Amino acid sequence: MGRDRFPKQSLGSLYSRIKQSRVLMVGAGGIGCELLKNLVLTGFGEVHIIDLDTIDLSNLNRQFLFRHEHIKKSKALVAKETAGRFNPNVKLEAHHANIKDAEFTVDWFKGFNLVFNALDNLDARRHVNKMCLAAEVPLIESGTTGFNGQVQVIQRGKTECYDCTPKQTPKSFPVCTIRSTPSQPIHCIVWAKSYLFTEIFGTSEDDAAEFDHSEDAENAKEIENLRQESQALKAIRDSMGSDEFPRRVFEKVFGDDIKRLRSMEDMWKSRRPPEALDYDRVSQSASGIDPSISVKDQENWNLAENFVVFSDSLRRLSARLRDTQAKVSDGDAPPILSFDKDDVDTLDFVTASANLRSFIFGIGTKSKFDIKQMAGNIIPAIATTNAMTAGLCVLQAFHVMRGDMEKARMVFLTRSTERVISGEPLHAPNPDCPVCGVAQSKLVVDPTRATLNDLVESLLRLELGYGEEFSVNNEVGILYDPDLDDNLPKKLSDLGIKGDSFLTVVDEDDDNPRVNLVLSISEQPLPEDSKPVLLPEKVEVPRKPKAVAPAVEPAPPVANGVAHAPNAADNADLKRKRNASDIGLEDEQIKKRGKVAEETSHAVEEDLVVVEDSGNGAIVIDD
Ligand SMILES: Nc1ncnc2c1ncn2[C@@H]1O[C@H](COP(=O)(O)OP(=O)(O)OP(=O)(O)O)[C@@H](O)[C@H]1O
Ligand SMILES: [Zn+2]
Repeated sequence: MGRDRFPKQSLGSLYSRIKQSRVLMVGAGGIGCELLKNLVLTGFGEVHIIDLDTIDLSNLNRQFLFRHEHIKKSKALVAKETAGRFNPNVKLEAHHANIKDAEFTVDWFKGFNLVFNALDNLDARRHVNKMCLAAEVPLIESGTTGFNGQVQVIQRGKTECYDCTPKQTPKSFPVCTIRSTPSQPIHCIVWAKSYLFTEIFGTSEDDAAEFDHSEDAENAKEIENLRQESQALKAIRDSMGSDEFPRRVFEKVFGDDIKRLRSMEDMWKSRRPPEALDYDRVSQSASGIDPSISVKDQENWNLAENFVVFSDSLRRLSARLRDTQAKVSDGDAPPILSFDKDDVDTLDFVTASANLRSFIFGIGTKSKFDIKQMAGNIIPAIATTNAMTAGLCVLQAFHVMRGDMEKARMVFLTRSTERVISGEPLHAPNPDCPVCGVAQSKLVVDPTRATLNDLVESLLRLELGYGEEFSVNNEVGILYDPDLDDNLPKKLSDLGIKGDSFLTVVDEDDDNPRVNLVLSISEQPLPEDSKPVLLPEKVEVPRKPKAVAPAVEPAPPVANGVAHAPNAADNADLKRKRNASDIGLEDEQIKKRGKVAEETSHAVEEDLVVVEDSGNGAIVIDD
């Protein structure tokens, strides 16, 4: 029986189109493995797989294309190898790379009929969204968190794009709650991970992304005290490796700092005051306890046990940092350690430190297992949710391949007793979206000749009819506006504008301005007798709609890029699942004053304010 028989029977004429199609799958993790299997078995002609990561032991429970012997190998390459055997008629191509790498240009995206996102972070999702809009390739976006999943079909000009609705970002905490007045285990965990750990083994407190500095001004005096405390801790850090080091750290953070806090009587009028710990007393009670207690990760350790794990993990980490320091050569940045939920030493340290602080503030302690989930901000990934979501991606892909966008849906997967899968029609693009509510065009520039003046005067003013008031921006900031003409004589290449850079032209005319124009740059030598910048196709830049656009629905909270199903009340516990790279990428943005700068080609839109999630999920914060 032919391999094609059943897909042919169920898909009819669509099958030959699928067989001839070339698709891209970004991310070969939980959803990606399931999706690749579906794409290959359905018979998509050519599938490109891209993933930057290697296989980890913790992936094996659900990423079924990978086996133990594949650990540390490229996800993209192994996924290709394994899935290739399911259907030899499909051509597979693997890229072990970051989708944001410069080689994956708009033209490269144009080579696909369809793109699937199977990613785990906003940054990469936004990038693919932008590239697919520029390349005019339809995108099937997907994400899961625990039992919840979502699939969104995105097509330029026809549907909302990924950035048409603002996305919620990870939680940050007021500094004073974490440093002075914790009331929940999570506050102590964040203190241990983002303050104590980073002060001793990493960079300074100011760099911790989980701190929200927006209330600092109201607590200026306490903030100053806290700064001095951090400075004093830095001085202790210099004695790392000495026998006295654990005692000095302990006495400082669990003794002296607590006594100072307690002396601020106003702070404790309506709260239980903290009780400092005495090093000698606690260490005496801990004599005879073996540090191997730390393997009991489901138990709540008592004070003495936490003390033992604290001292032992501090010793292990100090030795590790000093070893690394000994290996660095002059001129290298000083080495640091970073918290990683899967790194036992760092997890032991954070668990014990958080629990010791919980004893001080009379807060319940947590097991190492629980703290791993909380500090890693983890919601367990569920293989079945990934599998169902990947199936829904392919069903939506069929509508897109048929050109039947009327039938395409935004699909939600929820743990509901009524309907597990629900869908809603796709929304029209948000006219105010900073990413897709714009005109887009390619701009060919001759890198040896093109200046900013060529773009501003001969192309924008003369050819497209822009008036006096407009600005030209790149991702870094403003390159030109009527008050900033210094850059006009400079070559675009000297201004850092290269192939696949994006420029945004913002019309600032008071009267009937145009929508923003996003230009994606393509470098190529042009004949001497032609202009050094040109638009390969005619561009219409429509005027902004006059009436205020219909109010956008409130921002759907996002979990791992998944918005809530509008009808799923019990869905309120969605939380973002983050991995280390994810935290790095997004927290960079949160650092900006507790706000999130929109990651778009449009550099001048206002920042989005972080909406705080008050769900009842893995981490509950009451503010
Ligand atoms: N910029 C990027 N370019 C290419 N691949 C990416 C990029 N960002 C993330 N990915 C990949 O997307 C995949 C997402 O899969 P998934 O959500 O299952 O995460 P995971 O890292 O495999 O598992 P977990 O986070 O649960 O430990 C990962 O394999 C990750 O490497
Ligand atoms: Zn949009």
